Amino acid sequence: MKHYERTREHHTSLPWEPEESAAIELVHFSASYGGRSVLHDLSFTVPRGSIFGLLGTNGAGKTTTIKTLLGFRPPQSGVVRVLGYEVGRQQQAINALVGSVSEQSSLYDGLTVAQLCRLSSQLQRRWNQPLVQRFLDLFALPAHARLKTFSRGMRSQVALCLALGHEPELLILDEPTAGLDPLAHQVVLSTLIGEVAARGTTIFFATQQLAEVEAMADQVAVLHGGRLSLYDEVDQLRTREQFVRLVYAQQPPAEEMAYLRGLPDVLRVEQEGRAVRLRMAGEAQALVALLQARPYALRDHEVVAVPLAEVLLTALRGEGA
Ligand SMILES: Nc1ncnc2c1ncn2[C@@H]1O[C@H](COP(=O)(O)OP(=O)(O)OP(=O)(O)O)[C@@H](O)[C@H]1O
Repeated sequence: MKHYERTREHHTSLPWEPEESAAIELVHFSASYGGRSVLHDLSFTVPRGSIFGLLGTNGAGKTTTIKTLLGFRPPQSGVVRVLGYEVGRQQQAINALVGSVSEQSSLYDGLTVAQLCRLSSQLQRRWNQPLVQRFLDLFALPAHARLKTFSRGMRSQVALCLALGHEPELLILDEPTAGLDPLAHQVVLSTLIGEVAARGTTIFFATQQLAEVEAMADQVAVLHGGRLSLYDEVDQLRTREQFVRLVYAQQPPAEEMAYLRGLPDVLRVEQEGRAVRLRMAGEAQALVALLQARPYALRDHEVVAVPLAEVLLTALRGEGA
């Protein structure tokens, strides 16, 4: 039986039904600094076993969310639960089950990697040194060099190896590939997907990189100005929106353009002479059939899925559909 199942405290008067399958649950969570509100009413769920990307531009609120999950900042309002425990109130239980790499990671410059491993093993309830060594070898990190001789990217790799040492149920990473060269970046991504997630560990990572979400995540939440502008499964997002290119026999009149703009699933309309490009949510065939029955003859049409990167960029701009 897992540790958290043995030690779970039961609450009789929760304001909502906790999701047993959730690794992380945010319910109407808001945060502020000195009275300035920076995260507004966030609600989303990270399923156990998923790789979940939290995407946002500079200052969107990613680190503040992660600080809250790690127990460094209490939520101003709402409830935040990690592996079924409430942050702040049951933080010890959370800390025993979560590994993290964030700006809070305290790395000791004067110590060697081997000394850091010994120290970490004493602080943790359990420690899998062969596993840590395997990851250190994967990153080709020298065990007997002092941390102060390491680059920023190497330090991130050490922090990741140490975070994995106590075999966490959940790994929380704040920009896990920041400062890494393209080769190290690739090793970290393939390690996280191929080794860590494959062991059943839930991975929650904050990033500014679209490509990282595309390569790693199976779920994504996008923050814009401290608000949730998108939250969905990545596979859903790959097919969720379509570009429809219509070529009319003659330039469509203003009346037809107004009709297109008024259609419920149509998100954007651009016209250039006889050609019209629609961006729409959902499946396009029914819409095309509808337009073919209109009095304005269509010469041609083409449907392509809106690329995932474009869907994410739209959400980053706060223009979520
Ligand atoms: N210690 C602090 N005191 C006051 N305001 C803060 C503090 N830390 C962050 N903020 C503000 O909170 C907002 C969210 O910041 P946060 O660091 O969470 O964003 P982020 O998405 O992680 O950004 P980045 O990608 O640039 O690291 C920003 O407006 C920032 O100015």
